Amino acid sequence: MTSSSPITIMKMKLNHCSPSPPYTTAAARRLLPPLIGHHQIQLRSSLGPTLHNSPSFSARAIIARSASSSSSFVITAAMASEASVKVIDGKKVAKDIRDEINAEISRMKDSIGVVPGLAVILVGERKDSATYVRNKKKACETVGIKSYEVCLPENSTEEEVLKYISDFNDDPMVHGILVQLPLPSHMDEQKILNAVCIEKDVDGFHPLNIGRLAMRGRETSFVPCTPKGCIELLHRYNVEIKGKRAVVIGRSNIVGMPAALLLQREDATVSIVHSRTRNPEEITRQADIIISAVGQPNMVRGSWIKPGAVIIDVGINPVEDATNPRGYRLVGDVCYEEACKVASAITPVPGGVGPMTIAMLLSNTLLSAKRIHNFK
Ligand SMILES: Nc1nc2c(c(=O)[nH]1)N[C@@H](CN(C=O)c1ccc(C(=O)N[C@@H](CCC(=O)O)C(=O)O)cc1)CN2
Repeated sequence: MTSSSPITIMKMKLNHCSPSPPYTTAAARRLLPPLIGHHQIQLRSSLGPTLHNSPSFSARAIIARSASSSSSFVITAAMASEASVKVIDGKKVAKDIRDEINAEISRMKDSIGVVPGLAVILVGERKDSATYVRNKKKACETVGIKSYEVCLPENSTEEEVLKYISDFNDDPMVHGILVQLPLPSHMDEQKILNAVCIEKDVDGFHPLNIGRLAMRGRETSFVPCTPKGCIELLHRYNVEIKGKRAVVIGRSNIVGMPAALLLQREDATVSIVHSRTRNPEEITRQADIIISAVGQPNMVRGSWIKPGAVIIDVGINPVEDATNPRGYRLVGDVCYEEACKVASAITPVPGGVGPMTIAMLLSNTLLSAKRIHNFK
């Protein structure tokens, strides 16, 4: 998840996708580091596969120049007026998944008397991390998972964290362990994540779990929650992945890289756009499916999007907003207003991928308890 700290709220005009720095394409190049509502989303469905080039529409075409872009792109009048983008409702899907998990946990408890347990370790005083941990605890309560929480001060040592991990590794009541990221800078993240035993690695961050994801023919163990949530949204909205072109923007270990691996496992043809990619806009425009996870507010403009593409926006970026009681609001990596005019489906921010991250954590914890107790 590309969630910046609210401390680093971007200064941005209220007019959504303002082209002011750092939202220019040049800056972007530097910075790029079961069925819902019976809607079948066909890629390019609302616009038709050849609409973009169709002579019957070209006469009505208007040329719109992206404020951030040097290249022009064509929005047909049909797109502007007729395109009805489907909003992929992550909040609703997450709720459905929690209900399914709740039912499954009741079945397990009734048959073998086991209650899944999740241990969460939080180090430091980051407000956003504390909120995520609190939300994870609440979500556990709603589905019947027992949560164990350890909150350590910022100046804790690696050894203290490792000791808790070791205790949870040995505790039969605990089926899943997660260490909330980011960790304080004095800690070796790799060393700490490697200490979680792979059978309880419900975050899926252990290199052995990532390795399995990358290898053809290997069954995955635990899939990292945010990318798993992205794919789950595509499945539940019946978006076909097989044979489609997908672009993942960002190559982080916790979202971009595993998302690309997952799409590849689903037989998409995958490109990864990153901080050293030349012409990110041109490459992204070829995609039927875009997953963006860079943490740059509104970086992906309408001109980056192929008509009819499906967009999964992982970015959760706070931008200054004096009209909001919090003083900021959250926006994605994708300029929502522009994207809605071109895409066939899109996740909103907030309410898209974010809630799915926690739903997938619950799903992985249930999966772990089932595996450990051989419960089918
Ligand atoms: N150990 C981990 N650390 C982190 C992970 C992770 O998967 N495992 N991901 C992120 C943070 N994260 C969960 O930990 C997370 C981020 C955002 C949301 C969410 O529901 N966001 C809401 C908006 C919330 C708001 O209003 O502030 C949304 O998008 O609708 C859930 C979980 C980094 N660390």
